[in-house]
Amino acid sequence: MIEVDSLRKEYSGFVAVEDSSFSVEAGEVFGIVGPNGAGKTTTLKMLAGLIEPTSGDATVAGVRAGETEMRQNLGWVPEESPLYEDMTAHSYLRFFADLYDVPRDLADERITEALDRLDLEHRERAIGDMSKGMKRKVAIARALVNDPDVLIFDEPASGLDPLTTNYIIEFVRELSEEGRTVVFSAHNLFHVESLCDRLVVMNRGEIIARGSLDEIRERHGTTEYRVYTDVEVAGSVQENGRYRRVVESMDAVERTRESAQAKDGAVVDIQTHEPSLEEIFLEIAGESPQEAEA
Ligand SMILES: Nc1ncnc2c1ncn2[C@@H]1O[C@H](COP(=O)(O)OP(=O)(O)OP(=O)(O)O)[C@@H](O)[C@H]1O
Repeated sequence: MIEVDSLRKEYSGFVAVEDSSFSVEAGEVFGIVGPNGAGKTTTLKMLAGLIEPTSGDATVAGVRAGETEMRQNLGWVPEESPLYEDMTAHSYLRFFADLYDVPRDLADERITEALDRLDLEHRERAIGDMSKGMKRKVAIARALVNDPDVLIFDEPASGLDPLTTNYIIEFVRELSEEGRTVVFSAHNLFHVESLCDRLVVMNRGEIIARGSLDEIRERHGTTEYRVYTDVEVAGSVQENGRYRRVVESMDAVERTRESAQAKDGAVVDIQTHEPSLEEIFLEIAGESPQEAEA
């Protein structure tokens, strides 16, 4: 559905995005993850056709980013949406539906459905008097007035309270379950773990890891085994009346068992610790892009 080929963006000599390539399948939720300044927004804006790449290509359903046909099929939710503060949500959304030539009856139907699903309260208020979470919901409803197949969200949950965040994350999941393709950026990795099928990790303009969460874990994360014994073995520390040794392979678990048995002891518990995306990210962010992608 989306093909990104060697995208690069330079601002007066500063390279914000370098040689970025990835593809997103139809119906997939795809995450772009990385710290502040990694190049996530720049990438999404090039995908949405809002800024021109310095070089490289992005296509959505075979149409080059930025072309009218592609915009008709795209919903874009920026991190900070400048909304018309004096309008009510309904009149604002109707205004956007008109821009997309959506017939009035259909527009009203879509707007009411989107605002109902997003559970927007006080929708008769002027947008300027709404809370940040309510404004974000209006911005999301705006991205849906043209009933697009592809939705791009820049930091959909940034700056929102946990309840509204959960609501919006669940809503994004529903949009994908309806068959829409969703690309979103995040620096809060918790949302990524719970939401996306595949992702790229960016740092300083470059992609440093890619794949499903499991693939990234397998490639970059190390499963830890916490082996508890009732006697002290080499490398163990005492913890609540027993001994804990942390190892990284089943062979080492076996060796710990043998060491315990040699002292007439036994393994009393084994716990597995899978690294979180956050832990993996911190590890690979310290490597060079070539090392991390290898
Ligand atoms: N219009 C611009 N002119 C000059 N530099 C820019 C411009 N837009 C972005 N940059 C720079 O490009 C780099 C990437 O910015 P970008 O906004 O894409 O990062 P990001 O990953 O989205 O970060 P954040 O999470 O903070 O939004 C940053 O160093 C930023 O300062």
